[in-house]
Amino acid sequence: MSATVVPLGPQPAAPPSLVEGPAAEPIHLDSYVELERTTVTYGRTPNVVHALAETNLRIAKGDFVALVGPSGCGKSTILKLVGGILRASSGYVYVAGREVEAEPVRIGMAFQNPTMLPWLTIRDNVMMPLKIVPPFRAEYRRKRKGEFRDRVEALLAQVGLKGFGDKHPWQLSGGMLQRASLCRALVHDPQLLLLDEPFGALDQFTREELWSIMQQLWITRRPTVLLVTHDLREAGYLANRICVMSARPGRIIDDKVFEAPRPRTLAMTYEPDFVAMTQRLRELIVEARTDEPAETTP
Ligand SMILES: Nc1ncnc2c1ncn2[C@@H]1O[C@H](COP(=O)(O)OP(=O)(O)OP(=O)(O)O)[C@@H](O)[C@H]1O
Repeated sequence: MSATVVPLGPQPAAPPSLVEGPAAEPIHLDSYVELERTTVTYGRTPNVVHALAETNLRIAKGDFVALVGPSGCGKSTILKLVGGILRASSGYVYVAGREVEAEPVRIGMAFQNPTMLPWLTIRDNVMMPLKIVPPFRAEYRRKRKGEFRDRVEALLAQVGLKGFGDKHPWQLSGGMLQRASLCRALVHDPQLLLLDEPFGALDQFTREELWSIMQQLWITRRPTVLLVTHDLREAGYLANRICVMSARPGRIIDDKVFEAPRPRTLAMTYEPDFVAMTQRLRELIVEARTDEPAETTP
């Protein structure tokens, strides 16, 4: 994910479908996350980048959706929109029934680079969202040595990091740091989990181990998850629905539910149905890449 975000273009007016309701009552209830005719353009003339073409996407509460597609097609851009980090150039983004950010939603995020604060222990890094995010932050001082500490220890144990809470980030391997990063993304019980290639930098064995941990965490906590990945096996192992994007400016060109029983196993990913599914996704992406427009879009 790029760090700098420069959205361009007029900010959308209030959507016609959004009628003001009582403050606590969500009014766009069809789905938990929704993109409606959303576009994103970065930069300013003459360096304009049309990242996202008009895109519609609906995600039900508690679902696990994977976004796949050619490099640079706008996957992370969608994640940023849903996380409220980036505003749409046109169209609308709804989360929990309201325009994004209008409704306080606890969001957990994990990226390819875990970016832990080096001067803090793993425990304190994982505890960070409890210090920042309401309603936890009001109780942080009182509970950080008791209830919150127990919560972190339980999560660390669940991902195989029991006993590592006192270590500093530099004392852990890449795979261990990514486990800790998943704990940090989940410690405040997020309703929405945004994952941007969180296992991308890991070796295959560690990655597969973390798929299993991620699946278990989703089964027990059921947050709504949006996962960006280049790994089609990973998408199939973890997600209930896989959306394929076109080359930039991206839009969703294929959107299929992938029904396989839970918990899924690695062995399942070598079964003929699974292999056929990933092969189909691969073909769609190869096709999308060859349809890629010229570097500068008008
Ligand atoms: N802040 C920015 N300013 C200008 N262009 C940007 C910015 N952020 C992203 N882009 C461009 O927008 C397009 C979409 O970027 P995005 O990061 O969403 O793609 P992606 O599908 O996640 O890519 P990848 O799979 O390679 O991580 C890319 O061409 C990228 O170079």
